[in-house]
Amino acid sequence: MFNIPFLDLPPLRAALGTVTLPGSKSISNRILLMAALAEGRTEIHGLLAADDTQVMLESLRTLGVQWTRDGDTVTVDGMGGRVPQAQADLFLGNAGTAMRPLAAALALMAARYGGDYQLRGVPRMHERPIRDLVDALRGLGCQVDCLAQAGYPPLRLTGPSSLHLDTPVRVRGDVSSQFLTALLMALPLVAQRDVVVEVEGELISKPYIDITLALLGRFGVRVQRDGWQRFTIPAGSRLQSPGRIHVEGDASAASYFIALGALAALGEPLRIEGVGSDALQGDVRFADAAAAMGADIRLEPNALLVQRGRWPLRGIEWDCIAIPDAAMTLAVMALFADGPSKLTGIGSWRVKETDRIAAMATELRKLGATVDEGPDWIRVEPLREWRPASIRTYDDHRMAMCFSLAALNPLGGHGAAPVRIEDPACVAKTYPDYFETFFGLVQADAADVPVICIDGPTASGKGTLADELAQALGFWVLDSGALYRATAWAALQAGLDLNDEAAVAPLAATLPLRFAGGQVYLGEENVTEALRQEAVGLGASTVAALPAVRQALHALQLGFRRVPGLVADGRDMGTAIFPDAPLKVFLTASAAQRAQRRHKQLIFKGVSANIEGLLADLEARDLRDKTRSASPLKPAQDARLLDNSDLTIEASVDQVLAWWADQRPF
Ligand SMILES: Nc1ncnc2c1ncn2[C@@H]1O[C@H](COP(=O)(O)OP(=O)(O)O)[C@@H](O)[C@H]1O
Ligand SMILES: Nc1ccn([C@H]2C[C@H](O)[C@@H](COP(=O)(O)OP(=O)(O)O)O2)c(=O)n1
Repeated sequence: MFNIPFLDLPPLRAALGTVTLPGSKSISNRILLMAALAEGRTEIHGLLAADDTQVMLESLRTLGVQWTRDGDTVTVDGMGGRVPQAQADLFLGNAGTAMRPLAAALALMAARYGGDYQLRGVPRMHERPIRDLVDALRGLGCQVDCLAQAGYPPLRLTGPSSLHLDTPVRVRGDVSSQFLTALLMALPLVAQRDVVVEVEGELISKPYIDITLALLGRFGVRVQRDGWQRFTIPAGSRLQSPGRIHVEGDASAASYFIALGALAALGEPLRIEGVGSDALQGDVRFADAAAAMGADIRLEPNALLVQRGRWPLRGIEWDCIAIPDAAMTLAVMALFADGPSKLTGIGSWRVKETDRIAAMATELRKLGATVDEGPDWIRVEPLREWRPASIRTYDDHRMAMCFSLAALNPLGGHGAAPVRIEDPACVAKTYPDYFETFFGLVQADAADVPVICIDGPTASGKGTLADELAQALGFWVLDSGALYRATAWAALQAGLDLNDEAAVAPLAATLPLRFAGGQVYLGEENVTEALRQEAVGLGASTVAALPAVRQALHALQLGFRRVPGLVADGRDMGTAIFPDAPLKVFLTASAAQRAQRRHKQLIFKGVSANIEGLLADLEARDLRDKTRSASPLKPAQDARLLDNSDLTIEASVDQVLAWWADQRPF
């Protein structure tokens, strides 16, 4: 996950590949709660691993429910209708799918068996209304206190108290369907007699109720439904574990990839696995809206294949009442259309993680779009002249994910503008690996992918600086020295003369080199430590003087220039490999300082060394690197010089980040 202040996406031009969706958030949390309330043990496969499910799992543990995790399988021992802990204080972050159903279940259990539970969350959670659920629970006879403001969390649920199950429970359906879901999941706990729930007002997000009913069915509870107004939980209903259950892929998350396919899968379709024609989730209906805009979509039972159909996309007017979450993606797709698009039925956006209508309008305008909004609609004009924009995400995962699509702007007219996503880690709510997955599918012109070059002599701190910069910006790193070191090491292993160009170059051309998890592998062998030896560094300097070796490693290095960007560390990054890099730094420090740093580094690793010897080696290496004829070590003409003899690592990093910030258009 990119846990950094912002992530810059370069302009993107195409998409290709297969994505396996993470488990659905709504299904994961429903199943977790039902499994916890039920009798018996439930093995849940494909559970989403993200903030909102973590919040639910931790709450269940606090309540005394036992569970174990093995990869994406979680096994829950059901409590069989009664919470082990009679008292608990639960922190539920910003997870609506945990707050509402837990409130209902714990309120009923406190009423029936006695108890004292407090439910709280982040400040935004305390601004999300829950009055309709509170009213319904009080109507049932539960004791519910709103601890701060009436109608909002935090809540305190106490008991015992007597429940009135003989009259229908009334709940409003026009603010959030999660209130009805919460009641439907909790009421089987007290269904000694038929319990009837009546919905007041037009029920929104009906497909989510379908999911709830289908999952209750899997747990042995058959709710009778009369239209969307009246639901009966039959007397004697009890939640019973189905044994094993599989969480389907997240259909709302699928929307980003459906859009990506529609915009940028040019030759063959993007394959999206985890949802398809068999899906329970209403958000798969997003595919209809995308198809209406011109996407070419094929459905398999558990997969979607999407590629560009009509182009530009068609502007649409669409009632999004059934696809509230995925609909946000349509607002960004609308930028690529041939006419305006109007999305209606999105009043619920106003009470989500943030006021999504206001947030969407504000951020689309930053890109240059003309946007109108009303209480429950938004109208977006297509965009011809794209502006680079820094997109605020309002602690809302969906804002971050859908605005990643704006980076495809070269496809939509006069674009090729980078897009900055602020606080990209907000995707952790439902899709921690979203950006990694996205980057694995998209393609950019190499010239559009930014590279920061860090060249300089040995032990000047290039590797350290490169790693820190890459970390701060979410970029890849190329340690080009490792390629020369690996060549030297392989040549030494093979008993070759390091000056034998004809023998060493073919070795460089076919190096089975692999970087993974901060380690370097040659074939199956982990050579990370071996390559760091001083003798190998000297050998690297020798083979690096051979033009045929440099030539052999050229293409390999270019291959590291991948979305979202690269920090390249070496001797000739700015002069020979990435001459068009937008920022080149030539890093130096006095020879005495560098010898001391290397000495410290070696002593720290437990390798004995003496400073005079290191200084002599380092000066000899510098001389050879500077005076060779092939790509000698020297600053590129447009390089910034940074002498860090008297700078801390932090100060060097800050300096380069400041130079980088100056270059960016945001
Ligand atoms: N600005 C700095 N001030 C002090 N020590 C530094 C600085 N930059 C790097 N170092 C230290 O110097 C040593 C060599 O740095 P390294 O990044 O391996 O250099 P290079 O990649 O240029 O050979 C490391 O132990 C590192 O922590
Ligand atoms: N881009 C590069 C990177 C390294 N080299 C050569 C020259 C260096 O002395 C060796 C070893 O490089 P490396 O960056 O690993 O060495 P230091 O960490 O700076 O000691 O490889 C090069 O010629 N071109």
